[in-house]
Amino acid sequence: MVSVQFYIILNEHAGSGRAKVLWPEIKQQLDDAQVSYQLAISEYANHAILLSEQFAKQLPDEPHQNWVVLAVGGDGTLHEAINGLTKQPRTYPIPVAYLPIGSGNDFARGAGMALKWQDALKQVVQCTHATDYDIGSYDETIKQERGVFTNNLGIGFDAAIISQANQSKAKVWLNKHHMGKLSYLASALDVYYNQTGFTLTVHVGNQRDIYPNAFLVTTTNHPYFGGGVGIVPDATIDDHQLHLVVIEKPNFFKLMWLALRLAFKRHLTSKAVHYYQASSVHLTVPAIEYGQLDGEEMGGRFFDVYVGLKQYPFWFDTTI
Ligand SMILES: Nc1ncnc2c1ncn2[C@@H]1O[C@H](COP(=O)(O)OP(=O)(O)OP(=O)(O)O)[C@@H](O)[C@H]1O
Repeated sequence: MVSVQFYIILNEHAGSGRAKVLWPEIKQQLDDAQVSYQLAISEYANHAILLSEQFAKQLPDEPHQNWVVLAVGGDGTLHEAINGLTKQPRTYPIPVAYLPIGSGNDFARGAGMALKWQDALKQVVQCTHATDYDIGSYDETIKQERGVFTNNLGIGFDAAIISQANQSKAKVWLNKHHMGKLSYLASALDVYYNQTGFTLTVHVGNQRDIYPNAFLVTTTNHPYFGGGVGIVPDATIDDHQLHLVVIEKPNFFKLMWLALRLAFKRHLTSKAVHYYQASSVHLTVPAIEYGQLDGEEMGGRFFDVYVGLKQYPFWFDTTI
């Protein structure tokens, strides 16, 4: 059995504070299993990027390191941890693990990890080898921002919903009472009425498609966004493909029809839905639209973004 040590990055705010409540139990399980670890607490939004970056900087870039960075929180915490880890390229990247105790936990769903944290913890601590999985990479040339994502990069509807829900005080209350999805539903209706279609250009290989009335533009690495919504049901984190879904603004009845088809995983064949599979895509949006990365807000902005694929070592075993 390989003996690894974990550098744990804990976001006590994940799951609207659920992570803080659960931590003593998680710690107990780690101690019972005699797991060796060092704990770092995320003190503010984006702190986990700095923590993992600093951790990587002080660890020599040599083979046979036995450290794993374990993000304890939601998709946002994993997003920050892996972005810190990938800031400086390494010959021997430090594997990343994840304990899903956020609100959406889409990466855990997409990767086939257990959603019950006790089981997910076993999948991490009993894992004996790192496995390379796909992650997305992006290079946004207007604001000159680049990084990686484990789940998706979205422009338009999904991103506007996240932004709206994050501003809503009701979200915290609903999350606490395990009804977080309701806050997204309320925001979705609000955004639907307020968001107009926008112009999008998609470049894939030699193909160039222009959509004058784009509404939802999501590039995803696995099926899920928005806390378990299966936007590309057949995507997997080891298919070496990016999956791009473009939906043109539907009227209200069409929206309801699409939602129904989505529930039955039949939406990708709808006329209003355009689906691409590729190893890289280039998207341009010459209007101010919201963006989201793994459920984190990118803000309102123009987009000229190159999206690609990379591989990164993960430390969990879904067969456990
Ligand atoms: N100390 C902190 N204070 C306030 N916010 C923090 C702190 N540490 C991290 N954050 C922020 O908390 C936010 C939510 O984290 P995260 O996404 O992990 O949980 P979640 O939103 O509940 O889960 P999910 O993304 O899976 O729905 C992130 O945007 C992160 O930047």
